[in-house]
Amino acid sequence: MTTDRSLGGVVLAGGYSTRFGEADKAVADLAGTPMIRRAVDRLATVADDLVINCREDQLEAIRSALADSGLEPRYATDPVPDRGPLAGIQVGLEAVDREYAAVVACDMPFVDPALLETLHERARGRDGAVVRLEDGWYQTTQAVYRADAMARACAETLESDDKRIVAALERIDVVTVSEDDLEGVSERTFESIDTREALADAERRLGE
Ligand SMILES: Nc1nc2c(ncn2[C@@H]2O[C@H](COP(=O)(O)OP(=O)(O)OP(=O)(O)O)[C@@H](O)[C@H]2O)c(=O)[nH]1
Ligand SMILES: [Mg+2]
Repeated sequence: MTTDRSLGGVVLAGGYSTRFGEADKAVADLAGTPMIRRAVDRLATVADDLVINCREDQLEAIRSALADSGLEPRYATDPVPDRGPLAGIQVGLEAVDREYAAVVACDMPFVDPALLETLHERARGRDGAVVRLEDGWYQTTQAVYRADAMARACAETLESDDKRIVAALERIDVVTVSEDDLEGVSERTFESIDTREALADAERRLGE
């Protein structure tokens, strides 16, 4: 039995990594460890029900990237591929067996578990907690949501004319957390590795 306050986790990996070239960035090696493995390992320190969202054709490579991790995530594959991150969030959250879940993109290997704990705390009694950056951008792929409410909002948004992720946020009672409010959280938490150059840069800095 787990308590109500335990957090689920969703790792989004169903994208086509087009900016990354011919390979899937989810399983790309970053200093000896696949990117998704880094994100999952960090998420596992604060979440106890882990779901990986990806496409059927990624399963084998992702399973092998997570082999011997001691973790046994469940897999929720997209019934229709290429419907965007919002569809991935929906599929992942529908599979989660917890009231709240942290959602993290597979290309965010430096995600700070302390941020996810803070967001989980802020989300209490609400439908989620999302960081809003100074430029107005919402960090929707490193956020905590009430699983059923956000899954429903994603489904409704995908059926509507305005399919932006922020349109899904507008459908739920989400707490917005400002960047200034993130004292003690790693500055690299939101770094996403979209290109080969970004991967090389991250690898260089890990070696420093
Ligand atoms: N399930 C699902 N997830 C997606 C989809 N598109 C993006 N994602 C995920 O959402 C997160 C953020 O997306 P992006 O950084 O744009 O990743 P991407 O789309 O694979 O890469 P680009 O093709 O370079 O944009 C990543 O974790 C992706 O795996 C999609 O169509 N379906
Ligand atoms: Mg994309």
